[in-house]
Amino acid sequence: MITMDDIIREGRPTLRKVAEEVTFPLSDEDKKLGKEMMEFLENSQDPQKAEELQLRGGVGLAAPQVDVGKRITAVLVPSMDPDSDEPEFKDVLYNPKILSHSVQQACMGEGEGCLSVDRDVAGYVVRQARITLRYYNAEGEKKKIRLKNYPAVVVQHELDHLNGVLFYDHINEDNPFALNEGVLVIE
Ligand SMILES: O=C(O)C[C@@H](Cc1ccccc1)[C@H](O)SCc1ccccc1
Ligand code: NI
Repeated sequence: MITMDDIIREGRPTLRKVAEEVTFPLSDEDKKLGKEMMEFLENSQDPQKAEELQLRGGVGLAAPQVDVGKRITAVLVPSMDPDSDEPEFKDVLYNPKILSHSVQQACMGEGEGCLSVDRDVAGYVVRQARITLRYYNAEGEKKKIRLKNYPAVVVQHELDHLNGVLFYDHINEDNPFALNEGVLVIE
């Protein structure tokens, strides 16, 4: 089971490397890793388990964050509707790729954090507002989906991890809260 001890922090080289594509059919190892990464997210979003296991809440986790240089990421974005049990987006993505995106950009009004960054870095992380994503799921099925708003931000944060990019790389150093015209601020 993955815990915070398994999550490497900034300074570790794997976080700054471009991860390798996985091959199909998926090895048992790659399938097991995907399952464990999703289990981590589920545990981290369960108040009792998160407390027991001392987990930071997470809506995404990429393989490089557990020191595995492979293009695998788990995403679990809970529904914004507190009465709904259905997540807004949940899947383990193998070899994910953004095929196209909107001209419009977006950022989280509260900025971003990262399980591999043990400090607050303030500032807007400007990303694509809408994306068309292609990936393979654990069964090797090719998926092509469109995402917008928070799920789109989370997936772009995770895909950055597969390319050795951390969220604060996107923050404008001179003015962390500078925003161009038309950037959608997601609250
Ligand atoms: O480090 C990671 O990749 C997981 C991040 C993903 C993320 C953070 C901010 C914006 C988009 C994606 C963690 O989920 S950070 C902790 C967190 C938990 C719940 C909501 C927002 C951030
Ligand atoms: Ni992160």
